[in-house]
Amino acid sequence: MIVRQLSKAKQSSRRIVSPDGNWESTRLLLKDDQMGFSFHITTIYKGADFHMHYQNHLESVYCMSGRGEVETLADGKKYPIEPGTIYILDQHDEHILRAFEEMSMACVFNPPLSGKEVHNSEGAYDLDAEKIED
Ligand SMILES: CC(=O)NCC[C@H](N)C(=O)O
Repeated sequence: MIVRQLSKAKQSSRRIVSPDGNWESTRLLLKDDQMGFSFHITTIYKGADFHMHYQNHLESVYCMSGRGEVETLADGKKYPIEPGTIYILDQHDEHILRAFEEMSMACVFNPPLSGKEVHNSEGAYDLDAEKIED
């Protein structure tokens, strides 16, 4: 069994701060753990308004606190996000995420992230990203 603490992980290389200033993510479970998915606790900073398109991954995002919205670009639909909302990008959906307040999210990725991924120019994560050194 593997046991980790968020407070401890936040003080390690598991915490990634996005260079675009929109979010930070502490990656509690990664590819090397061989579970077939990765699990992250992500903070989306207040006022963030940014594009993502996970062409290489499926992602589920559960809101634990804060408020915002997600817009799917294919149809222009906007979905409110509040505590208890989960959005599931089952179609590799191109989307925009907006945080009206700071939001705390639990995120699951399949395939799992290696550790150091940040968004490329298309809003995706590359499949050959560097792994973290614990
Ligand atoms: C909700 C979302 O996709 N935020 C970007 C960060 C991502 N959750 C991650 O942990 O890499």
